[in-house]
Amino acid sequence: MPSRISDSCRPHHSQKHFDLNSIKELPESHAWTSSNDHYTQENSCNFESIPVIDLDNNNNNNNNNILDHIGHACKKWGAFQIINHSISEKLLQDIEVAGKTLFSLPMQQKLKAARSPDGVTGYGAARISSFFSKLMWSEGFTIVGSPIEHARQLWPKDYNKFCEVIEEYEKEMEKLAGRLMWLILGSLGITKDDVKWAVGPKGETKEGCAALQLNSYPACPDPGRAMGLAAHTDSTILTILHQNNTSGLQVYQEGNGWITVPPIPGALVVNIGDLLHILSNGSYPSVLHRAVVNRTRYRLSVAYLYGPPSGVRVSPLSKLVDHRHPPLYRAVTWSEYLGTKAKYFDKALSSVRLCVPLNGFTDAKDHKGVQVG
Ligand SMILES: C=C1C[C@]23C[C@@]1(O)CC[C@H]2[C@@]12CCC[C@@](C)(C(=O)O1)[C@H]2[C@@H]3C(=O)O
Ligand SMILES: O=C(O)CCC(=O)C(=O)O
Ligand SMILES: [Fe+2]
Repeated sequence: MPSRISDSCRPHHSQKHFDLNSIKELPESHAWTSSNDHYTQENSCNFESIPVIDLDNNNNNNNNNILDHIGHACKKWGAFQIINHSISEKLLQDIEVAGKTLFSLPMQQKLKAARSPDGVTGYGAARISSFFSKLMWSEGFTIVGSPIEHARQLWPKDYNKFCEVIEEYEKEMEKLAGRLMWLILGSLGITKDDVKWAVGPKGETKEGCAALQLNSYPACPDPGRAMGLAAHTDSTILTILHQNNTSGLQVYQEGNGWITVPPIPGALVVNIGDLLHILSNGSYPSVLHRAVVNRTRYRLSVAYLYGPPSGVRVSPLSKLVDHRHPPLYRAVTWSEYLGTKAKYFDKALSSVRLCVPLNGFTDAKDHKGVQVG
């Protein structure tokens, strides 16, 4: 698969590797308080969560109905769950087993596949850790394309099963991500004719670039003071997330605060990323989200981070731009934007913004009152 995601990430501050599974008391290094990193753990009491959308046309009156649902979800929440998405339960189970098998290896073994300081793939702490003074209660493993090199380091004799599952998952997710991208763009009145870079000579959707992120959140002795994965937006067009049966993902909604996304067996979560924010000229803002942890339960999530093909410069779609709606962002490739994100983190989107309106309007992304870095 064509996957050139540049190695443009900011190097990590050096960090001891904690075996989170064996820690009985939250270390100071992992204790988040309101005085560092503007941390807020309080949840609002919400009865509403992100919409659940059935992708099976037969269960909806017509395709327009799905487009309306999707459009509403993207505008109001920046995220939604999908059911009847065509990813088999077996594959979802297999990827969970593959993730659990990986993270339950001894630390020494996992470190054989450690992500290099300026690299993208492999085992390590969340990449955004360098923006925070406290450490997160999680471990991650990033895969781009074939996982074989790292899998060989982890299981020298027995890496095939892991690779097969990952590759099957990537293949199925690629198809689903393309379909979702067209549905989301369709809800804005955009067709294949409007996005030349996404369409091949036979009218097929061009393969995008993607990364697969496995996230592991061990049970935590003091979850109220810990953070699984700090608040961020994804630098993607969209992200498809599978979470095991333990809740932890929360999305931020202006006026309502942090809203938990409850795991629904078999459902997948779709998040709008920064590149769709740019493509839609701000109509579909990327969603601020985070993962909190749990005292008794282990949590695993698998994020498929989907972006445009390598080298494509993404900018606000011309159909969404006119004299009353000038382009708000300059053109960027995914690799360039990832570099910007690695440097500016939550200010990345503003840093590629073209015109700042006279009324001092801030980016939807600046999420007034929620500081993330
Ligand atoms: C393609 C990518 C998006 C990502 C950086 C990466 O190179 C691979 C990991 C991705 C991830 C997953 C967890 C949250 C996130 C912000 C991070 O630190 O690593 C995202 C990155 C992103 O979307 O910017
Ligand atoms: O674990 C989760 O629910 C969130 C993961 C996430 O946001 C990511 O991998 O980008
Ligand atoms: Fe994310």
